[in-house]
Amino acid sequence: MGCAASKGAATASPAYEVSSSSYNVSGSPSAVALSAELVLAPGLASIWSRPVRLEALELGGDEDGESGECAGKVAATGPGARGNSSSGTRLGNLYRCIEGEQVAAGWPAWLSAVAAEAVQGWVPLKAENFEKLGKIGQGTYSSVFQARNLETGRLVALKKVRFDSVEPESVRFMAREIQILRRLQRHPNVVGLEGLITSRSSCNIYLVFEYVDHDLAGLTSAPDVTFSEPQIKCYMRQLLLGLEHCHARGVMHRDIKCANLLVSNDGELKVADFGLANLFSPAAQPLTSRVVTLWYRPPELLLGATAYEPSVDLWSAGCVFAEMYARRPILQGRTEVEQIHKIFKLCGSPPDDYWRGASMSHAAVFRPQHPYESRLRDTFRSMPDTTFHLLSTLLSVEPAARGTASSALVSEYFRTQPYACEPSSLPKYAPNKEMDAKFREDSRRRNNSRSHGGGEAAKRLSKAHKSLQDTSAANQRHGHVHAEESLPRADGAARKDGGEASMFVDLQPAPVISKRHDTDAQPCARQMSRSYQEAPRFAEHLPLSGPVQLTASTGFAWAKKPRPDAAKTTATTKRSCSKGSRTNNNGSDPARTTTTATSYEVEKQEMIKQWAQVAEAFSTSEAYNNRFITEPVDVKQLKSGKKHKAKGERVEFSGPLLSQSWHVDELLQKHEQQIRRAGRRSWFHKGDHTILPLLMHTGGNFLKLPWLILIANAFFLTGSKREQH
Ligand SMILES: Nc1ncnc2c1ncn2[C@@H]1O[C@H](COP(=O)(O)OP(=O)(O)OP(=O)(O)O)[C@@H](O)[C@H]1O
Repeated sequence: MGCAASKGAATASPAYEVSSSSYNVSGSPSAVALSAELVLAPGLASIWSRPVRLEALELGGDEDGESGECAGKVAATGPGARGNSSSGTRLGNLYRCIEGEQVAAGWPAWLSAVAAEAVQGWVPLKAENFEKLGKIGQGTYSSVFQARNLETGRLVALKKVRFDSVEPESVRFMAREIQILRRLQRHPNVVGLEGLITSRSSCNIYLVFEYVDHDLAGLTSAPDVTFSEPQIKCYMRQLLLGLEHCHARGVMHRDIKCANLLVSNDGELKVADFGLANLFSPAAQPLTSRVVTLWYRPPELLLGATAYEPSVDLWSAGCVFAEMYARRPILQGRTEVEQIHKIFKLCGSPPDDYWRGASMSHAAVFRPQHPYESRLRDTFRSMPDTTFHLLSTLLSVEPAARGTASSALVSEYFRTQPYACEPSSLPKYAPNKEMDAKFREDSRRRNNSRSHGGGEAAKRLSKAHKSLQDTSAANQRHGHVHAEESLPRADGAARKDGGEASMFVDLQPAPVISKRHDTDAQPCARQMSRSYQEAPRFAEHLPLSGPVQLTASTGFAWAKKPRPDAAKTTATTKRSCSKGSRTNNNGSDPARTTTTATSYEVEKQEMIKQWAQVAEAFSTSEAYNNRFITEPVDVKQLKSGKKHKAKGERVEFSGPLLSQSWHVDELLQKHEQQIRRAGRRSWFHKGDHTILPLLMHTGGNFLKLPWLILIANAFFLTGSKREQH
């Protein structure tokens, strides 16, 4: 057994081969085999060999860390005690020892205690090696920042995931994203995870990703970005390649949407955000149906399916495909009820036998009284046949009809002209993200409400605007200009966006934005693209940095010569290692130590193999998952700085509605009524804030009261009108 560092510096080789053939709809590769490969893959070590050396030195690893303190501990409680102790105790001890090893390496105890497998073989990166530049993304579960690695100069994205470090389920849920990302490294169409920043004393963790300039949500909604057919084909091809890779590795993404598809300046599309991803296998335990952002959620999940396959991602891919033509999400339901209704109206309702065989909890509730015909062709009426064929396949209400990512990749669509362009030939855009899109949407609303005289709403939005501008300014300081600085172009004429692509679509017209901004925007946009070209592109020409990747057989290199601050290791470490340390210091028989350390290694490998059965571990996270309903992020709420809400808390009415056995039409009617009522309530509420202080201000002067009542009425009437609007 040698030092982790020395092993880490093995010859470079790709971590994974992309295998497209191993996935088919009915079967999936063995999760166990895949996971074992994940944890043990020696190739990974080589990719990040440089930091391995650095970190291992700092942590006091030595070349022959064979007789580490924990090895002694195993000698005492592991194999040596084999005859007397139950295998459960032995495993427990072993687990604690690995845990101790990880804590000594710098991982916090709360993480090692419940999700040691997620960080096995890695060493945390240090916060002080990164300079935070500005916020670039805000998700429901996380905030994403742009940062610079001070050692390499490379830009990275730091994702700070929200979780509760004292709640094991919450930690496991967060760790699942890490584990799945590690399983999927390294593929050109999957975002690269470069490491994790945390420390023993920290309750936080940052996922360090390669920095990618754009996401598809930002690009599709940018007024000055147009997509040509070859370009859409190029993005679709890359999305399907990324999905093919995930599915071949046994992973369903379960949150495919434009905001989670990053696009690099070299035109590479990368699937990101594996926070809701999970493994699939035929014998899997029931899965939660409360995944996938509502607008991209397939019908079977809306109907409550708990046994489903990667075809859920293909539905979402279909939504993304259509969105690239339509330039906005095509199915924008506000609740699950409305979402399924919109799906049936666009894609048609499924045939009778679908409902007969369905084992979906809400199927009876959602089954429409009258079948709906598909309107997909009318909606995308001028779309070429081959394009439409792929779109309608992906947007099949029946999951089995969607095919697979591999079958989509060999469809006629990709074999007919115009062919997909090369990623490198794609235009270079100004940085453009979902956040920019939200900003544009906010300013559009702000302008709308200004023109409607809505004072309060406008004030709230301008607060949000200001916070975004602060971030934007920070980005600009670092040579990056936010697209949000280009005000929306957007009257009908100016927005000839989409060019040939958008004319296929017959959806509702895009909201019109005041012409005043159009004139403002032009010089601003020009300036933006100029400064962007001038801005340095840090990501290129710089060496790859990476997390500290250690081989599975790390031994006790860290434990033997702990860093000075390692003296303060947690109780767990002390518990695990103190005995062993005594054994060694007392000069125990080296031969015996070597034997026991070897058996420790054998047992540890066994343990790691067990970890490989992540599917089982993930099923608990699945229950945790169930607490969330994924809905489009309420950006106002997030910006208001309130404690984050679980996805979907906005959907006030879907819960109670689902529990009653009404048919969909009645449900929709009821639902509409509730929304109207809520709207009215909120107006009364606003009235309270505005009118009551006024009333109090009269100081009981009842002569003024009739006037106030008149004002209140006028106010309420304006509110009702706006609500109708
Ligand atoms: N590697 C990256 N490089 C650049 N930007 C990124 C990167 N990763 C994420 N982002 C930005 O941050 C946003 C949010 O990230 P992500 O989707 O991973 O978080 P999340 O909390 O899971 O979001 P959501 O709740 O919307 O699914 C993305 O839409 C993207 O704009």
